Amino acid sequence: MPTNTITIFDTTLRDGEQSPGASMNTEEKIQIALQLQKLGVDVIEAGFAAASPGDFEAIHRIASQVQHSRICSLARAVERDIKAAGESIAPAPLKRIHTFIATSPIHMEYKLKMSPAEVIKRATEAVTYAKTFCDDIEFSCEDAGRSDVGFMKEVLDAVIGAGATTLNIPDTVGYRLPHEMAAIIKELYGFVGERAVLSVHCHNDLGLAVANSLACLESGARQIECTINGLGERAGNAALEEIVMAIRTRQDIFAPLTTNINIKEIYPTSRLVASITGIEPQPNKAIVGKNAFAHESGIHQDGVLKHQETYEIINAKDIGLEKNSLVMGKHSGRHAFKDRLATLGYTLNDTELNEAFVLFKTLADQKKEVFDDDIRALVAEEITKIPEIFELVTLQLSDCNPGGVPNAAVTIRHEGKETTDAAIGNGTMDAVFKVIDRVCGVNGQLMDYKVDAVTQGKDALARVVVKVAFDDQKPAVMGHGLSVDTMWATAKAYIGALNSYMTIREGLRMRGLEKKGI
Ligand SMILES: CC(=O)SCCNC(=O)CCNC(=O)[C@H](O)C(C)(C)COP(=O)(O)OP(=O)(O)OC[C@H]1O[C@@H](n2cnc3c(N)ncnc32)[C@H](O)[C@@H]1OP(=O)(O)O
Ligand SMILES: CC(C)C(=O)C(=O)O
Repeated sequence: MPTNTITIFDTTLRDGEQSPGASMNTEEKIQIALQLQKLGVDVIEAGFAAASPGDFEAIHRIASQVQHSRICSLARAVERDIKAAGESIAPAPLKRIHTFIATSPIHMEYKLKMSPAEVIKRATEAVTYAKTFCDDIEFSCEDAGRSDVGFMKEVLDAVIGAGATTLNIPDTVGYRLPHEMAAIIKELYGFVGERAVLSVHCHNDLGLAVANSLACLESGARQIECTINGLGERAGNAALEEIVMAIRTRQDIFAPLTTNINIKEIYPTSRLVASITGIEPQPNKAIVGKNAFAHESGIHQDGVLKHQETYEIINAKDIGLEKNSLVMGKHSGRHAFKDRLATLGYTLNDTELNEAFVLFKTLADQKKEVFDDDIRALVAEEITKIPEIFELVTLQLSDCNPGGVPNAAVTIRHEGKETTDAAIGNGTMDAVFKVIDRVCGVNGQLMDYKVDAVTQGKDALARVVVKVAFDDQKPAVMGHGLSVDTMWATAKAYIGALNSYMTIREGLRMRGLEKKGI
């Protein structure tokens, strides 16, 4: 019976680095290798030593610093490559040489220009030579996915005889489907038995790398080759985080199989690799994508708040994320909104909550995501709300081109009646203030104007604060407006100031102070 612990062979630093644009310098590779060790990876393929002096140096330095993971270097079935690989891993306490040659008809005929017999000979010689550097030798039948299984048996038999300890079956071009990969491994396991460990290395050209790798476990594969974030040549390799979490989450299927991975280090490792390579996982990438533990829709948010497992099969904390997230957006509902308000330290009564929720939904219709600072601003607006004596209904602006005549048209509601008018001004803002003055029958003098963005992004909320002296009255009053549209926020702020002024004037009138000129 094969072992129950699946060897996790990480090739982020070799196949992962073959992703266009993912080249890493030596210091960065060392940082990643040390993190992979912390993650509990069994084998780290640190590079292809013969590729360049820089690759050799990086592998050598990783081999000197990593103590607990096995360090491996890749080599063609070529003496020069194997020598470089052997020398590069020499300082490692645990080492492996990985040598390969293609076994598919298309690769043998067109690329290698070798007969099948020559390939068997080269493979055997390569493993025999590699054995002079270390005991642990992996051999790969490159393009195994398109190779004849009968021929692979001949090759594998020969390399086992030469001392290969792990036999890797790569689906180099990501061609196979899960049931096909499983059948190939089943047949090879029946042939190889316990003479060597069977490994799979699946590419993602059809988006099946993880599914193909997992399908092979039942057939006897006991090593999976994979990369962090699924990096790798073309569409990438099987993603380590997906393999490991599938095995862990579906123990009902995979038990007693397990891995040595310390899953708490999954997310930190993913972030490190993304920041070093500059290649961010797509937002909806399983396990480590930005949205993997984020819920935006009200029904899901409500479910997760009531019982996390209603919509989550993995706890975000398990993989080293601080927590899942409820993203506030247009699909969010009252439960999530109330929960976020509580987190932000607000306790609103039911009426305030309902009014704030209406503002939130209006804003969410205009913005992709409503951030905490947007919510704070909304609540401030709700709490500091003054009576809407004048209410802005519509605002229309035209001609802000240089040389044009800026004009603004507004509709303002007052005591249930709507009035529409337009005015020109020395600028768009001046036109807005003038038309509001005209409709409301006041004369405002702008003393101060400030605008800032509440949050980042093109659709950020603009917060406008104005200070206006109406009808020559001192002191001036403040007004604020909040909108994704700066001019709407400006008009709201001005009308807010006017409403403040009207409220104060009404208060004075009621107390009989107005006549005394106060
Ligand atoms: C599926 C995989 O991911 S395989 C790994 C891919 N990784 C890399 O290629 C690593 C980076 N590669 C390199 O730096 C270079 O290709 C080197 C240094 C390895 C070789 O460079 P060069 O000697 O200039 O050869 P080049 O890359 O142009 O061509 C490859 C040669 O190796 C031969 N070859 C390819 N694979 C193998 C193999 N496994 N065993 C023996 N020979 C092989 C090819 O047939 C070709 O031989 P030819 O020159 O007689 O036609
Ligand atoms: C060298 C082998 C393992 C490889 O990367 C592949 O076939 O994809």
